[in-house]
Amino acid sequence: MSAQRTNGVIVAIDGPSGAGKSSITKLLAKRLGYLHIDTGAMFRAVALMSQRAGIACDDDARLAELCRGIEIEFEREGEAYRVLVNGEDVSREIRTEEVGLLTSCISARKPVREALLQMQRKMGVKGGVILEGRDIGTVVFPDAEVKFFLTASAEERGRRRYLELVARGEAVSLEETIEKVVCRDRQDESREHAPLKRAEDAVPVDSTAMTIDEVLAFMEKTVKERVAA
Ligand SMILES: Nc1ncnc2c1ncn2[C@@H]1O[C@H](COP(=O)(O)OP(=O)(O)O)[C@@H](O)[C@H]1O
Ligand SMILES: Nc1ccn([C@@H]2O[C@H](COP(=O)(O)OP(=O)(O)O)[C@@H](O)[C@H]2O)c(=O)n1
Repeated sequence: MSAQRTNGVIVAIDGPSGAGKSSITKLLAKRLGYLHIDTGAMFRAVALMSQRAGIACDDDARLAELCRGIEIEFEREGEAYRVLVNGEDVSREIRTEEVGLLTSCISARKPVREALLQMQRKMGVKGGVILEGRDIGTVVFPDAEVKFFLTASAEERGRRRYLELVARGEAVSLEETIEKVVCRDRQDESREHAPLKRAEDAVPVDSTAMTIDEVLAFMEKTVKERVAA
Protein backbone atom coordinates (compact mmCIF):
# COMPACT_ATOMS: atom_id res chain seq x y z
CA MET A 1 0.00 0.00 0.00
CA SER A 2 1.23 3.51 -0.82
CA ALA A 3 2.95 5.33 2.07
CA GLN A 4 0.49 8.21 1.62
CA ARG A 5 -2.44 5.99 2.70
CA THR A 6 -2.19 6.82 6.37
CA ASN A 7 -5.96 6.36 6.95
CA GLY A 8 -6.50 3.04 5.15
CA VAL A 9 -7.08 1.78 1.62
CA ILE A 10 -8.94 3.40 -1.26
CA VAL A 11 -12.09 1.67 -2.52
CA ALA A 12 -13.35 2.66 -5.99
CA ILE A 13 -16.94 1.99 -7.06
CA ASP A 14 -17.79 2.82 -10.66
CA GLY A 15 -20.79 2.06 -12.81
CA PRO A 16 -23.76 3.47 -14.71
CA SER A 17 -26.66 5.46 -13.32
CA GLY A 18 -29.03 3.62 -10.98
CA ALA A 19 -26.70 0.67 -10.39
CA GLY A 20 -26.76 1.41 -6.65
CA LYS A 21 -23.40 3.15 -6.19
CA SER A 22 -24.56 5.92 -3.84
CA SER A 23 -26.79 3.73 -1.67
CA ILE A 24 -24.17 1.01 -1.29
CA THR A 25 -21.26 3.40 -0.78
CA LYS A 26 -23.07 5.20 1.99
CA LEU A 27 -23.72 1.93 3.86
CA LEU A 28 -20.33 0.41 3.16
CA ALA A 29 -18.53 3.56 4.30
CA LYS A 30 -20.46 3.45 7.56
CA ARG A 31 -19.60 -0.21 8.17
CA LEU A 32 -15.91 0.30 7.42
CA GLY A 33 -15.66 3.69 9.12
CA TYR A 34 -14.52 5.20 5.80
CA LEU A 35 -15.29 8.54 4.20
CA HIS A 36 -17.81 8.56 1.31
CA ILE A 37 -16.90 10.76 -1.65
CA ASP A 38 -19.75 11.16 -4.16
CA THR A 39 -17.89 12.40 -7.25
CA GLY A 40 -21.14 12.59 -9.26
CA ALA A 41 -22.34 15.25 -6.83
CA MET A 42 -19.20 17.27 -7.60
CA PHE A 43 -19.89 17.17 -11.36
CA ARG A 44 -23.53 18.01 -10.68
CA ALA A 45 -22.44 21.03 -8.61
CA VAL A 46 -20.30 22.35 -11.46
CA ALA A 47 -23.18 21.79 -13.91
CA LEU A 48 -25.57 23.73 -11.68
CA MET A 49 -23.17 26.66 -11.36
CA SER A 50 -22.58 26.71 -15.14
CA GLN A 51 -26.34 26.75 -15.71
CA ARG A 52 -26.78 29.66 -13.32
CA ALA A 53 -23.96 31.57 -15.03
CA GLY A 54 -25.47 30.89 -18.47
CA ILE A 55 -22.34 29.11 -19.74
CA ALA A 56 -22.79 27.00 -22.87
CA CYS A 57 -22.01 23.32 -22.44
CA ASP A 58 -19.06 23.48 -24.87
CA ASP A 59 -17.55 26.82 -23.77
CA ASP A 60 -14.30 25.38 -22.38
CA ALA A 61 -12.72 28.75 -21.60
CA ARG A 62 -15.60 29.87 -19.38
CA LEU A 63 -15.93 26.41 -17.84
CA ALA A 64 -12.24 26.50 -16.90
CA GLU A 65 -12.69 29.93 -15.34
CA LEU A 66 -15.78 28.74 -13.45
CA CYS A 67 -13.90 25.73 -12.06
CA ARG A 68 -11.02 27.91 -10.86
CA GLY A 69 -13.47 29.85 -8.67
CA ILE A 70 -15.34 26.88 -7.24
CA GLU A 71 -14.82 25.26 -3.88
CA ILE A 72 -16.80 22.05 -3.31
CA GLU A 73 -17.17 20.59 0.16
CA PHE A 74 -19.13 17.75 1.74
CA GLU A 75 -20.62 18.65 5.10
CA ARG A 76 -21.36 15.52 7.10
CA GLU A 77 -23.95 15.09 9.79
CA GLY A 78 -24.34 11.52 10.99
CA GLU A 79 -25.20 9.44 7.93
CA ALA A 80 -26.36 12.38 5.85
CA TYR A 81 -24.16 14.73 3.91
CA ARG A 82 -24.71 18.08 2.28
CA VAL A 83 -22.96 19.35 -0.82
CA LEU A 84 -21.69 22.92 -0.49
CA VAL A 85 -20.47 25.08 -3.36
CA ASN A 86 -18.62 28.16 -2.18
CA GLY A 87 -20.43 27.73 1.13
CA GLU A 88 -23.95 27.40 -0.37
CA ASP A 89 -25.94 24.21 0.25
CA VAL A 90 -26.95 22.90 -3.21
CA SER A 91 -27.77 19.33 -2.12
CA ARG A 92 -31.36 19.38 -3.35
CA GLU A 93 -30.92 21.54 -6.41
CA ILE A 94 -28.30 19.26 -7.98
CA ARG A 95 -30.56 16.18 -7.86
CA THR A 96 -33.07 17.07 -10.57
CA GLU A 97 -33.20 15.09 -13.83
CA GLU A 98 -32.50 18.31 -15.73
CA VAL A 99 -29.24 18.90 -13.86
CA GLY A 100 -28.40 15.18 -14.33
CA LEU A 101 -28.60 15.46 -18.12
CA LEU A 102 -26.68 18.75 -18.18
CA THR A 103 -24.04 17.14 -15.94
CA SER A 104 -23.48 14.42 -18.50
CA CYS A 105 -22.58 17.13 -21.11
CA ILE A 106 -20.47 19.26 -18.77
CA SER A 107 -18.59 16.25 -17.40
CA ALA A 108 -17.34 15.40 -20.90
CA ARG A 109 -15.36 18.69 -21.08
CA LYS A 110 -11.63 18.49 -20.45
CA PRO A 111 -11.23 21.57 -18.18
CA VAL A 112 -14.02 20.31 -15.92
CA ARG A 113 -12.53 16.82 -15.67
CA GLU A 114 -9.04 18.22 -14.97
CA ALA A 115 -10.26 20.53 -12.20
CA LEU A 116 -12.32 17.87 -10.45
CA LEU A 117 -9.60 15.25 -10.86
CA GLN A 118 -7.26 17.40 -8.77
CA MET A 119 -9.93 17.98 -6.11
CA GLN A 120 -10.83 14.28 -5.92
CA ARG A 121 -7.22 13.14 -5.63
CA LYS A 122 -6.63 15.63 -2.84
CA MET A 123 -9.74 14.41 -0.99
CA GLY A 124 -8.83 10.73 -1.28
CA VAL A 125 -5.05 10.51 -1.20
CA LYS A 126 -4.76 9.57 2.49
CA GLY A 127 -7.02 6.54 2.06
CA GLY A 128 -9.78 5.38 4.35
CA VAL A 129 -12.20 6.48 1.61
CA ILE A 130 -14.70 5.08 -0.84
CA LEU A 131 -15.07 7.11 -4.01
CA GLU A 132 -17.98 6.42 -6.32
CA GLY A 133 -18.36 7.62 -9.88
CA ARG A 134 -17.52 6.68 -13.47
CA ASP A 135 -13.72 6.89 -13.72
CA ILE A 136 -12.40 6.32 -10.20
CA GLY A 137 -10.74 2.96 -10.89
CA THR A 138 -9.53 3.94 -14.36
CA VAL A 139 -8.37 7.56 -13.98
CA VAL A 140 -8.71 9.13 -10.52
CA PHE A 141 -7.12 6.31 -8.49
CA PRO A 142 -5.96 3.60 -10.91
CA ASP A 143 -3.88 2.29 -7.96
CA ALA A 144 -6.92 1.92 -5.64
CA GLU A 145 -6.53 -1.21 -3.54
CA VAL A 146 -10.11 -2.40 -4.18
CA LYS A 147 -12.22 -1.66 -7.26
CA PHE A 148 -15.78 -2.61 -8.07
CA PHE A 149 -17.76 -2.12 -11.25
CA LEU A 150 -21.40 -2.13 -10.23
CA THR A 151 -24.03 -2.64 -12.93
CA ALA A 152 -27.63 -3.78 -13.42
CA SER A 153 -29.76 -4.14 -16.53
CA ALA A 154 -30.93 -0.86 -18.08
CA GLU A 155 -34.56 -1.82 -17.38
CA GLU A 156 -33.86 -2.43 -13.71
CA ARG A 157 -31.83 0.75 -13.31
CA GLY A 158 -34.55 2.74 -15.06
CA ARG A 159 -37.18 1.13 -12.84
CA ARG A 160 -35.25 2.08 -9.70
CA ARG A 161 -34.84 5.66 -10.88
CA TYR A 162 -38.54 5.78 -11.80
CA LEU A 163 -39.60 4.65 -8.31
CA GLU A 164 -37.32 7.28 -6.80
CA LEU A 165 -38.82 10.06 -8.95
CA VAL A 166 -42.39 8.95 -8.26
CA ALA A 167 -41.66 8.92 -4.52
CA ARG A 168 -40.44 12.52 -4.92
CA GLY A 169 -43.78 13.41 -6.47
CA GLU A 170 -42.55 13.82 -10.06
CA ALA A 171 -44.90 12.94 -12.91
CA VAL A 172 -42.78 10.70 -15.14
CA SER A 173 -43.35 7.50 -17.09
CA LEU A 174 -41.33 4.32 -16.73
CA GLU A 175 -40.46 4.17 -20.46
CA GLU A 176 -39.28 7.78 -20.52
CA THR A 177 -37.14 7.26 -17.41
CA ILE A 178 -35.48 4.13 -18.85
CA GLU A 179 -34.78 6.04 -22.09
CA LYS A 180 -33.12 8.91 -20.21
CA VAL A 181 -30.98 6.55 -18.17
CA VAL A 182 -29.83 4.72 -21.32
CA CYS A 183 -29.15 8.03 -23.11
CA ARG A 184 -26.98 9.34 -20.24
CA ASP A 185 -25.05 6.06 -20.02
CA ARG A 186 -24.36 6.13 -23.75
CA GLN A 187 -23.08 9.69 -23.46
CA ASP A 188 -20.87 8.79 -20.48
CA GLU A 189 -19.49 5.67 -22.22
CA SER A 190 -18.72 7.32 -25.54
CA ARG A 191 -16.98 10.52 -24.43
CA GLU A 192 -13.32 11.11 -25.22
CA HIS A 193 -12.08 12.00 -21.74
CA ALA A 194 -12.39 9.46 -18.90
CA PRO A 195 -15.34 7.49 -20.33
CA LEU A 196 -17.39 5.18 -18.17
CA LYS A 197 -15.78 1.75 -18.42
CA ARG A 198 -14.74 -1.10 -16.18
CA ALA A 199 -11.12 -1.07 -15.04
CA GLU A 200 -9.53 -4.39 -15.98
CA ASP A 201 -8.84 -5.19 -12.35
CA ALA A 202 -12.29 -4.15 -11.05
CA VAL A 203 -14.55 -6.80 -9.54
CA PRO A 204 -17.77 -6.88 -11.59
CA VAL A 205 -21.00 -6.91 -9.60
CA ASP A 206 -24.35 -7.26 -11.38
CA SER A 207 -27.03 -6.08 -8.94
CA THR A 208 -30.03 -6.76 -11.24
CA ALA A 209 -31.29 -9.61 -9.10
CA MET A 210 -29.55 -8.68 -5.84
CA THR A 211 -30.90 -6.73 -2.88
CA ILE A 212 -28.96 -3.79 -1.46
CA ASP A 213 -28.06 -5.95 1.54
CA GLU A 214 -26.68 -8.71 -0.67
CA VAL A 215 -24.50 -6.30 -2.64
CA LEU A 216 -23.33 -4.68 0.58
CA ALA A 217 -22.41 -8.02 2.19
CA PHE A 218 -20.45 -9.10 -0.89
CA MET A 219 -18.52 -5.84 -1.11
CA GLU A 220 -17.76 -5.71 2.61
CA LYS A 221 -16.41 -9.25 2.51
CA THR A 222 -14.29 -8.49 -0.56
CA VAL A 223 -12.79 -5.32 0.96
CA LYS A 224 -11.98 -7.08 4.24
CA GLU A 225 -10.32 -9.98 2.41
CA ARG A 226 -8.21 -7.60 0.30
CA VAL A 227 -7.18 -5.55 3.32
CA ALA A 228 -6.23 -8.70 5.24
CA ALA A 229 -4.18 -9.94 2.29
N1 LIG B 1 -29.84 -3.80 -5.38
C1 LIG B 1 -30.86 -2.93 -5.38
N2 LIG B 1 -32.13 -3.38 -5.40
C2 LIG B 1 -33.17 -2.52 -5.43
N3 LIG B 1 -33.05 -1.18 -5.43
C3 LIG B 1 -31.83 -0.67 -5.40
C4 LIG B 1 -30.66 -1.51 -5.39
N4 LIG B 1 -29.58 -0.71 -5.37
C5 LIG B 1 -30.04 0.56 -5.37
N5 LIG B 1 -31.38 0.59 -5.38
C6 LIG B 1 -32.25 1.79 -5.43
O1 LIG B 1 -32.09 2.33 -6.74
C7 LIG B 1 -32.05 3.75 -6.70
C8 LIG B 1 -30.77 4.25 -7.35
O2 LIG B 1 -29.68 3.88 -6.52
P1 LIG B 1 -28.40 4.81 -6.36
O3 LIG B 1 -27.63 4.29 -5.22
O4 LIG B 1 -28.78 6.26 -6.36
O5 LIG B 1 -27.62 4.49 -7.75
P2 LIG B 1 -26.42 5.23 -8.43
O6 LIG B 1 -25.68 6.00 -7.39
O7 LIG B 1 -25.58 4.12 -9.03
O8 LIG B 1 -27.02 6.10 -9.48
C9 LIG B 1 -32.20 4.15 -5.24
O9 LIG B 1 -33.55 4.47 -5.02
C10 LIG B 1 -31.82 2.89 -4.47
O10 LIG B 1 -32.50 2.78 -3.25
N1 LIG C 1 -16.64 10.24 -11.65
C1 LIG C 1 -17.69 10.74 -12.31
C2 LIG C 1 -18.95 10.88 -11.68
C3 LIG C 1 -20.00 11.41 -12.40
N2 LIG C 1 -19.81 11.81 -13.68
C4 LIG C 1 -20.86 12.47 -14.46
O1 LIG C 1 -21.85 12.99 -13.61
C5 LIG C 1 -23.15 12.53 -13.97
C6 LIG C 1 -23.99 12.40 -12.70
O2 LIG C 1 -23.40 11.42 -11.88
P1 LIG C 1 -24.18 10.76 -10.65
O3 LIG C 1 -23.30 9.69 -10.11
O4 LIG C 1 -24.63 11.81 -9.71
O5 LIG C 1 -25.44 10.18 -11.40
P2 LIG C 1 -26.46 9.08 -10.91
O6 LIG C 1 -25.71 7.78 -10.92
O7 LIG C 1 -26.91 9.49 -9.54
O8 LIG C 1 -27.55 9.09 -11.92
C7 LIG C 1 -22.90 11.23 -14.74
O9 LIG C 1 -23.92 10.93 -15.67
C8 LIG C 1 -21.58 11.53 -15.44
O10 LIG C 1 -21.77 12.23 -16.62
C9 LIG C 1 -18.57 11.64 -14.28
O11 LIG C 1 -18.41 11.97 -15.45
N3 LIG C 1 -17.54 11.12 -13.60
